[in-house]
Amino acid sequence: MPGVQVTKTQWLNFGGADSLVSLLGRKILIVDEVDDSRKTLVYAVAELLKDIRTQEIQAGMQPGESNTEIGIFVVYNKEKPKAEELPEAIMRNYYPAATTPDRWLFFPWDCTTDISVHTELSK
Ligand SMILES: O=P(O)(O)OC[C@H]1O[C@H](OP(=O)(O)OP(=O)(O)O)[C@H](O)[C@@H]1O
Ligand SMILES: Nc1nc2[nH]cnc2c(=O)[nH]1
Repeated sequence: MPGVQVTKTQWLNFGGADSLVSLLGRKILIVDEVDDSRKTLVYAVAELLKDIRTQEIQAGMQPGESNTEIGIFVVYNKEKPKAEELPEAIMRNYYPAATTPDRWLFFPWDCTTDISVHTELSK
């Protein structure tokens, strides 16, 4: 059910001791199709920051010392009071392609029938 609770079902193996991918010093862009309550983005940023901190410790650095930057791109940002807020430093790199009123957006992949039915309905 949307807007209730974020559940982590998949994640990239960034933080693990066996990870081959270094996040340190990178500019990382999180991409999502819609920012609604903002809970998903806040959760994703928190998880990513945990991985960055883990790698910093593994590299013998202090937290934040790697100057790794996180940015966000969303196709739609719903203009509404958000349930959760992102850190200011991340909002400086927050890029919505479009801002929309607080309405439910119906994406092609939400379609339960054949995509051609969706195309007809959209005409
Ligand atoms: O700002 P929020 O209120 O958190 O909503 C935004 C999230 O909702 C949608 O995911 P959804 O929960 O439908 O999961 P899914 O994309 O994995 O189906 C969308 O992909 C965003 O990640
Ligand atoms: N499909 C869809 N998923 C969402 N998740 C949060 N808001 C929305 C929305 O407007 N449409």
